[in-house]
Amino acid sequence: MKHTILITGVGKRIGYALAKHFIAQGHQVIGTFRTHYPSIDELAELGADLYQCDLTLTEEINDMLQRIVAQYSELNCIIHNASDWHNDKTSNEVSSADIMTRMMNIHVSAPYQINLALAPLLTASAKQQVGASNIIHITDYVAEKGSKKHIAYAASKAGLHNLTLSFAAKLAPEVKVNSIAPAMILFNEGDDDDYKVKALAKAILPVEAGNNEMISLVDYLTSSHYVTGRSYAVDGGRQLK
Ligand SMILES: NC(=O)C1=CN([C@@H]2O[C@H](COP(=O)(O)OP(=O)(O)OC[C@H]3O[C@@H](n4cnc5c(N)ncnc54)[C@H](OP(=O)(O)O)[C@@H]3O)[C@@H](O)[C@H]2O)C=CC1
Ligand SMILES: Nc1nc2c(c(=O)[nH]1)N=C([C@H](O)[C@@H](O)CO)CN2
Repeated sequence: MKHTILITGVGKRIGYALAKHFIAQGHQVIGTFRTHYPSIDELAELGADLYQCDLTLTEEINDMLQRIVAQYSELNCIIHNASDWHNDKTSNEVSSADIMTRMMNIHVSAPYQINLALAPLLTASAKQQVGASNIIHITDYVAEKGSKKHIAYAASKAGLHNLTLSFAAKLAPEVKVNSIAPAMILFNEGDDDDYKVKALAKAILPVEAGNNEMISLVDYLTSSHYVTGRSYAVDGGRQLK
């Protein structure tokens, strides 16, 4: 059955890999992006419906949501992937308050607004299909552990998981809501060897997991009929180190 799936942050890396995966499976992908990379044109060519939206700006979120609600009569899944991995370093231009506001806006406020606006579509679609609709919040291992260098980021990801608990209770049984809490999935360009050695050493499975770890878990959660309100760690056993 062809599903309609909204993914935030499809321009690169995990969001882009998820979009390509679902397009290849024959589903309709709705993707949000901030920066217009060549990948956006590629996804459009493949049939994705793309919305440029800075998820820290309420007016852009509202405009995108109005367009989606006007255009779509069904929605089967939302994956909140978009994220800004901001550290706590302040500057003359950026205060600690600015950092916390930015982290909460993209990781908590935007998913909150999107879920509330699109919940009726998810719920109605569940009644037309076998199984529930799904929301997946991509959080982070540090949501449960904290982080010395990304305090605001970690707190916002903890808030994002709390949305999982609230929306799972609110939207059941038509909509399942779960978190995925990754750790070392993909290095960033510019990560030097010293950083990579230290990052890998944090887990008892010292590997860069790769996009397929995320794709496989998303496929499991969206095919489940009995999992909701939970967080699934993809972290190489970091908690045992
Ligand atoms: N990569 C990893 O090892 C880990 C990833 N995660 C989580 O997995 C998810 C995907 O990770 P990854 O692919 O590495 O993420 P990236 O940081 O590489 O990309 C995140 C995406 O979010 C978009 N984005 C950032 N800020 C905004 C904004 N204000 N408005 C709209 N879009 C925005 C980016 O757009 P743009 O290109 O314009 O910046 C980008 O497309 C994230 O939620 C992340 O926190 C958690 C732990 C580990
Ligand atoms: N939005 C992002 N969040 C995170 C990223 C990233 O690249 N973008 N990367 C990490 C690290 O891989 C970290 O998990 C290594 O320990 C965390 N979050």
